Amino acid sequence: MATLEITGVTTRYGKVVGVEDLDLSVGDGEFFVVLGPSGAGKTTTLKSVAGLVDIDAGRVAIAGRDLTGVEPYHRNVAMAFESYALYPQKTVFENLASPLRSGRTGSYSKADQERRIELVTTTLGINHLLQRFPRELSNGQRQRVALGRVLVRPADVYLLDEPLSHLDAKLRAAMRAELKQLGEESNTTALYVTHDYQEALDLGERIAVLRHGRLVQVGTPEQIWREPADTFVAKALGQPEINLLDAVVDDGSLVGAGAGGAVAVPVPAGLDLAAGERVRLGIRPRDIDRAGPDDRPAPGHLAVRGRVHLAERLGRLVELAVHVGDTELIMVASSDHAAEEGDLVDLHVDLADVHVFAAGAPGEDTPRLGGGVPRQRRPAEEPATGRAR
Ligand SMILES: Nc1ncnc2c1ncn2[C@@H]1O[C@H](COP(=O)(O)OP(=O)(O)OP(=O)(O)O)[C@@H](O)[C@H]1O
Repeated sequence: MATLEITGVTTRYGKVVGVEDLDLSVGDGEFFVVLGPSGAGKTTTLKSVAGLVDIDAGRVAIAGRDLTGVEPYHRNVAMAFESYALYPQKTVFENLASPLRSGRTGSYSKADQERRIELVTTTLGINHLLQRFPRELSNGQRQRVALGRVLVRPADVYLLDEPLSHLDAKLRAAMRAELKQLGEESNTTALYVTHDYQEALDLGERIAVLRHGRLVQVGTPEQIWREPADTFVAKALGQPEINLLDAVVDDGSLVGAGAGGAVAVPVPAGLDLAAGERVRLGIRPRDIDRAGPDDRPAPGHLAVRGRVHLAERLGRLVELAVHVGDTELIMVASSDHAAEEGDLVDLHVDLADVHVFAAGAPGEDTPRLGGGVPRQRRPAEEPATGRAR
């Protein structure tokens, strides 16, 4: 295992930018996730480390060794792509053993080979398939065997490109837990690419968010979730997307949702905003609770009233679109708290879950100004004066 340093890396394909001026520093044994939408530069980041593309500027170093000019074969990285090749004429066991027999990373006794294969196949839940041929496997099993082929070989850094993409939701969740355990047990340095925010939050010790080839934010899952650098990161995390409401500073409050000010929250501590200044409030759908008609909001909570105009059932949950003032809030409720279209509903939100971003045009991403930080971490407790109208 080893550290990985990516410093000022720019990789272009002709005129198209893959990644630009990218800086990432991955610790020894760290499980580091790269998150971003399609085309953000995730795969290019991995290929730049593996030496599979020529970088135009910057440098990559593993364990302090500058890899400029080092052939992929000599970088001691193991890379797993979304689509994998297995030897069709070899059994699963032989497929897994072949990377250990190539001599590329030293020689392994038969007992060593078996021990490594046992560890990886148990983790990936494929040890009952060892004597089968690839043609006798499902796509998901094949993907797990191919991932096993990568993980079985000792490497300084593992580069994993959406390795769970072909698995169904249940297996993905199970595999995430197993991969996490494998990472923790074997102290693996891994750069793991995904466009799935849930996977990133579950797996990453830290997460880097990319957009258009540029780094937007690096942080722990907690930091990225609580203090997203801008509305792009906030929208990338969470499904349905975070609600964004225009608001204006008025007498120590951020007032939004129309002339009546149906949503009004105290300016979060530490935020210096002038009266009349425009901002955007961010409230995640899952942070909005449906309250009973007689429930008073708990201290430090915002209360708003609105009318349901759409209710869509999603299994045990219901997604509600609620008109509040002149705006719409999307929320997710359990079916027990579901409401019908046309119902008047009372909603409570912990003020600690209200994010504040700079104002911007519709569709424009703007930076975070404050908010979204749990009360115990805030410098001073602000008064709980969310207004209900
Ligand atoms: N071989 C190539 N030739 C030309 N342009 C490329 C090539 N590979 C990638 N690109 C471009 O580089 C940019 C980054 O692509 P990259 O594959 O790194 O994104 P990604 O985040 O991995 O996307 P996805 O999630 O769709 O795999 C995109 O604009 C893409 O079109």
